[in-house]
Amino acid sequence: MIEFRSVSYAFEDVTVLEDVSLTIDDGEFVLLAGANGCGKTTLLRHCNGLLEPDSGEVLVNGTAVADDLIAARSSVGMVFQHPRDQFVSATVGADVAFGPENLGLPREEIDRRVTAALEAVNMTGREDDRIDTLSGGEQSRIAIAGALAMEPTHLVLDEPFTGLDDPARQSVLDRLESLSADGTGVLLATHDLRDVCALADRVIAMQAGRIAVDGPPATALEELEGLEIRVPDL
Ligand SMILES: Nc1ncnc2c1ncn2[C@@H]1O[C@H](COP(=O)(O)OP(=O)(O)OP(=O)(O)O)[C@@H](O)[C@H]1O
Repeated sequence: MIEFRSVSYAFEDVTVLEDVSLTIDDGEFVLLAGANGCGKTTLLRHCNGLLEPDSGEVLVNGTAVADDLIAARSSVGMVFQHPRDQFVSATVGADVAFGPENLGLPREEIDRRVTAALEAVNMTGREDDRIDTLSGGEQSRIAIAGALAMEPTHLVLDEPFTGLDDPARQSVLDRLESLSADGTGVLLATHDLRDVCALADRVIAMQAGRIAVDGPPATALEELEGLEIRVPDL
């Protein structure tokens, strides 16, 4: 479980998160919506200690992120908006293995995780492919595989559909849906609400650094319209 307890955060004198409290359970698929600049990325970056609250605290599986950064980073897989920014190796296999290697795991366990992570994103057998030869959709899936290889309890994704065409987007969505069904918590920030709403267990919307909407998609969508957040026709 990821838990925010009254988290506030400011970039210098600009308050971006104000008294944010929320929990994301294991296996829950949560869509995070909100207008540009409302604080979504800032919130996500608190989930594994990339940012630390000015006040309040974030807990991952019951432990404060500030008390055990390594546990938080092992438990919460992050996928950023531009997958290219998160690759550290030239080839698929080396990149997906990077996280488990840093955990100091034995080689067989690393290989098992890489194989399982690539299978989960439908990229089995692509270990030797150079990342710079992959399509945008394939790169997104490898970024997700890199996060999955840490066997996280939660996956946190920031606009993972940027630059993807509809089939690639659908493929990423399918993977997220099955991961969530298998017990991985998913927190997904996107402006592209479309069919994500139908998959989500819960929709959270932020406005000016606060949680303005938090509920099941059916009721949350009406409230999003009130916030003038574009709501898809379902
Ligand atoms: N490193 C930074 N230094 C100063 N201000 C920042 C920094 N990063 C973000 N901000 C500001 O914090 C606010 C929230 O930004 P954030 O990226 O969290 O919003 P967002 O909801 O993810 O936006 P978008 O939908 O456009 O990605 C914005 O006003 C932004 O300008």
